[in-house]
Amino acid sequence: MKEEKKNDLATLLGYAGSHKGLTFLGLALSAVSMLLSMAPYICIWLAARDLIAVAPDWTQAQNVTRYGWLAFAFAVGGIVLYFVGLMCTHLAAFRTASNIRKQGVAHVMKAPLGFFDSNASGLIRGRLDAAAADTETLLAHNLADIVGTVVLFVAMLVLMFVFDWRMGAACLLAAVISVIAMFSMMGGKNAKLMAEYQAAQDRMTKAGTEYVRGIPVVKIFQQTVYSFKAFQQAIEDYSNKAEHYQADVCRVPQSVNLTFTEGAFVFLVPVALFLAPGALAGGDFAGFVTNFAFYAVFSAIISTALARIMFAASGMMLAGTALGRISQVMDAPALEIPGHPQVPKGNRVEFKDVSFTYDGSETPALSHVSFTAEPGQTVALVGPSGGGKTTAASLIPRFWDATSGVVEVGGVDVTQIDPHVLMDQVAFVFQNNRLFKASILENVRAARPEATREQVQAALMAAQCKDILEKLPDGLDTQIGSEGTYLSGGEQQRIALARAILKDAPIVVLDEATAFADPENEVLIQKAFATLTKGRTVIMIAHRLSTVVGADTIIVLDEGHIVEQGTHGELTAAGGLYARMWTDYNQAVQWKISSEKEAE
Ligand SMILES: Nc1ncnc2c1ncn2[C@@H]1O[C@H](COP(=O)(O)OP(=O)(O)OP(=O)(O)O)[C@@H](O)[C@H]1O
Repeated sequence: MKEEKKNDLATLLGYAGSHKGLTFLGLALSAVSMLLSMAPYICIWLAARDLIAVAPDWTQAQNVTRYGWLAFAFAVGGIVLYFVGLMCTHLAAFRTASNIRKQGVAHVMKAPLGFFDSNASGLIRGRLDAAAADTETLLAHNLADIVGTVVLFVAMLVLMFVFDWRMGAACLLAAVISVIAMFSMMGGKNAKLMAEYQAAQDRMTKAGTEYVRGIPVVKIFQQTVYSFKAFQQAIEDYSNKAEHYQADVCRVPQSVNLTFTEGAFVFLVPVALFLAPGALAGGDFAGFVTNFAFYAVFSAIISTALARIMFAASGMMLAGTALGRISQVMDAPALEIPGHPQVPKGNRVEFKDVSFTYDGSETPALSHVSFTAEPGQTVALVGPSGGGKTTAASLIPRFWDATSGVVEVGGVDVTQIDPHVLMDQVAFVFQNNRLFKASILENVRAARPEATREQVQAALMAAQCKDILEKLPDGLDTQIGSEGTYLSGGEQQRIALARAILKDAPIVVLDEATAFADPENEVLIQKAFATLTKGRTVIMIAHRLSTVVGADTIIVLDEGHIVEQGTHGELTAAGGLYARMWTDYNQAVQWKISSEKEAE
């Protein structure tokens, strides 16, 4: 366990780079400042010794003022060093947090695009932000406090036994009882109760979130009372657990803990009374009284030290949490970059016995898939939902890499092509193509940064976006997502198509789904598709069979296998799965037309 913590910390410090030394300097200064903060107690002891030695003629005590100034100087020196130390740890912590962000982003940039399907960019950013914030708190504050606490604790133990070990032991006894009482609340059968109490707290938080999330549904279905019930139950369960834990578990130990933390001197007085006769007989009663004065004052520091230990323990847990978050980002798979990239010759796309299984899945999404799209040809992927169409299309721009077999572009294995070259060669339009919160111009130009305004305009026209530009207040320069400028799903898809048209790549991979387009948009999208695919090699995921009739080859995928392939005519004649799908499709279209007529 200890070893693990050490490694966590070492790993985190690894991100500090050249600022690592600054962290250590800050920690050292914090340790020295703790030692300095102890020195005033010794000065008090020295002053008390001088005063008692000359009592009752106090004016004879000549060094008392000096000790007073010394105590002041040590206290101020301690505070100054502490602040300088904190400055060092803060500087190092900011750099470390910024390095974590930079390295995290740099690593994520190397991840295959498919990684972002299962890890939304907001989630990745959230993890990086939280890890950086945790690290910042840990390195800037907690670590300095932990080091300071260790030094404070050791120095406290030494000082406790230096002047009179019996009175020191009396002070320590109170501290030990206080710590035992504190741990008794967390250990044994109480640990189970504490876990239950924390679980109830989590349930309450979740129920609260669910309740707030579900408000729209609740309003639609008029179920206010019913939905609130779960949340209310979670609150009641939590409050019962909290009450039980506080009343039955914490009351006694917490009272003991507080009593002995704040009253560390409770054993000191009886011990001093017990020792007084001996000291009197021994002849050094003045020394005895001086020591008593020291321990009476010094016992105040014990509660500070104990409180610090508790905070230090919770601070250490941060290291583990921060590291866990960082590794969630850093464990993202990296896309392998070929050492000696090959240049694709032509625009042929070929799958050679390709199989693919998603991480964590047992059944392959694609099994031994082979097909070819000759330059300029259109290959349509059709089949039942979950058949593997999207997966197959995703392997071409390397969203993922095939588990076995080879995907070739221009006769070269895609994993052997420089990713930038591959991206230049392939344009893809998937259903979830996102638009940025930027102007339409910038959104389209993302495909080709050097494109002129006129070229962007032409691409938008080719993608049938004329009506969109006309209705937007600033035309091409309208910011999407700002001041109520929102585009419908179909409109967004047309902008994404303009982007692909501007890219002018010889190979196009596209998902023709027009699920969220109204009939008007749909006609325009089909026209944009036609422009985009003209004269290019096209791999198209087709959901509506009417669009694949003219395809050069239709690949029918079912449960990851190619069950049939051929032209529309060949497949309908074969009477297999495709023929059945075609019959079903026509019946659905007929049904739709007749129901629309009836409605008229
Ligand atoms: N990111 C993922 N992680 C794990 N399994 C996945 C992932 N994406 C898809 N799958 C699984 O892989 C199989 C093929 O899915 P795929 O999306 O390629 O099918 P599809 O033919 O495109 O389906 P649809 O027509 O519904 O879009 C399915 O069983 C699906 O559950």
